[in-house]
Amino acid sequence: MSESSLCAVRATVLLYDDSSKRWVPAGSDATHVSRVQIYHNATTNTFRVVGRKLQADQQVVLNCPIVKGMKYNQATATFHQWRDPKQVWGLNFGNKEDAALFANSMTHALEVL
Ligand SMILES: CC(=O)N[C@@H](Cc1ccccc1Cl)C(=O)N1CC[C@@H]2C=C[C@H]3CC[C@@H](C(=O)N4CC[C@@H]5C=C[C@H]6CC[C@@H](C(=O)O)N6C(=O)[C@H]54)N3C(=O)[C@H]21
Repeated sequence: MSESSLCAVRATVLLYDDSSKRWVPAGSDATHVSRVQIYHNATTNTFRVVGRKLQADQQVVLNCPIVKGMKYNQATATFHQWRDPKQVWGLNFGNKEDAALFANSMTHALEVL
């Protein structure tokens, strides 16, 4: 399946844990920073967000389709979040520029879906 990457930024991938009412880092261990990308499959015109840990094993900690009509909430200049059927994902960006770059690609995807 041919997919092209629309953007790649560093961010901490978080999940909101309803039971403990806390944001928890996605993936297994403490080091949080991941490379987060938005991939586009031109054949099916679908998009997804993929996050891989930056450290050696490149654990996939986020792999979420971008669904038409999804609400992308820019809670702050460096923290954005969205809901999927099961959970709420949060991205804590290192800086406003990366956040804006990612939001740009996400907004584009949501516009063309
Ligand atoms: C209608 C609806 O679903 N509403 C959602 C949002 C939404 C709207 C529209 C479409 C999709 C979505 Cl997703 C919703 O309200 N949700 C989603 C779950 C989230 C949980 C907690 C409370 C606590 C307060 C707020 C929060 O998270 N906020 C404030 C900025 C703040 C910034 C950084 C992140 C970093 C980790 C944590 C922290 O600082 O320690 N943190 C924060 O603490 C961050 N909030 C939310 O934000 C809550």
